[in-house]
Amino acid sequence: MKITVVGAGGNVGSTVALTIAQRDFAKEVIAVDLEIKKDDKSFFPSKGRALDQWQTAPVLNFDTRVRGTVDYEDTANSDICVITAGLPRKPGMSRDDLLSANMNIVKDVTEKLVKHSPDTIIVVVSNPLDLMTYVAWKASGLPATKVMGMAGILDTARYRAFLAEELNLSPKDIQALILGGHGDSMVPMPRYTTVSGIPVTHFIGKEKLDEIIERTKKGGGELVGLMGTSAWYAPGAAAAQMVEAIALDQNRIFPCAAYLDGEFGLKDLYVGVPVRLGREGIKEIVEIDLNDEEQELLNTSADHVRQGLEDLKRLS
Ligand SMILES: NC(=O)C1=CN([C@@H]2O[C@H](COP(=O)(O)OP(=O)(O)OC[C@H]3O[C@@H](n4cnc5c(N)ncnc54)[C@H](O)[C@@H]3O)[C@@H](O)[C@H]2O)C=CC1
Ligand SMILES: O=C([O-])CC(=O)C(=O)O
Repeated sequence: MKITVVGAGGNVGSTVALTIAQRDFAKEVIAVDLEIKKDDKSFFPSKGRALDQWQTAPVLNFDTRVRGTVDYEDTANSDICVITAGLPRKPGMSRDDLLSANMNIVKDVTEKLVKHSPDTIIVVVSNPLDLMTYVAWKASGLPATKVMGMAGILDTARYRAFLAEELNLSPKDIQALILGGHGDSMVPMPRYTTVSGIPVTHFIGKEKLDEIIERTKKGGGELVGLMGTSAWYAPGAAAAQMVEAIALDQNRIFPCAAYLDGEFGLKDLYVGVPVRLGREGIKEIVEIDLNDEEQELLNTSADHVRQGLEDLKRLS
């Protein structure tokens, strides 16, 4: 199993690469980034971080070989490619503000990846997530089932972590679902939130749950405010979890940005929905029942993504 991570000289990409290596299910991880020229010197962050990561193997006990490169020929015949290349937001920015900068990067990177790995599966992380996944799908020429975006695992992880803290329960026991675009209009689903099978509403009142839902929706922004750039540990771990589910054909159900062609009443856009992930990519979109309020919130979130697609088409 060969896995490529592009943007691996940066925060999220290097975390994805290291998490995959530590899980020890892949033969090799190819870490790609740009050559950076500064003060007449050349730096190779992907090579440096990969070398540092590989040197953790004897301590952390894994065999996955991590190799850094700036050359896409080294990525040839990758089974799975993760795209984290692009700018992160700074305080005061929305994810959508990254559109014009990142759309060309994601398109360019995708074309280079697919040239050397024509049958690969692509997991997009770059923001704005739902739009960048659409860009990668179009640029790749791959079936939509083989191109997907990571956001829902991260958003539900934040929601689950906030609930675990509030309820003084193990985060392992909290299961949850978030639908919609990866933005402030995402749709956490209290009706599909449980603690070891028990509805979360058994443990928490409406007011406190609503507070946690609001914090979750703005979870990315909270971290940008604290750090001056966006998060990477949880995003990196979440993307690695998708890669593992695909690589090991685990048939796990996760919320991921998937291409919808009528499911949930939505068409021709990528948005977060529950999917079954395995070796062929998205094996199934799990079309759960939504009540009127949930469907309305999902439609509003999808409208936001659709507006972004209009902007994308205008800028292309
Ligand atoms: N989907 C999600 O839930 C999340 C998405 N993100 C997004 O992930 C992206 C990366 O974030 P960070 O790692 O924090 O940023 P970063 O700045 O630390 O790393 C980005 C890397 O991409 C590289 N890069 C830029 N253009 C490239 C190109 N053409 N080819 C190869 N590499 C290129 C840069 O050299 C840099 O090393 C951002 O767009 C951010 O908004 C971040 C967290 C969560
Ligand atoms: O907030 C950001 O810009 C990065 C991101 O998508 C997240 O951490 O959820």
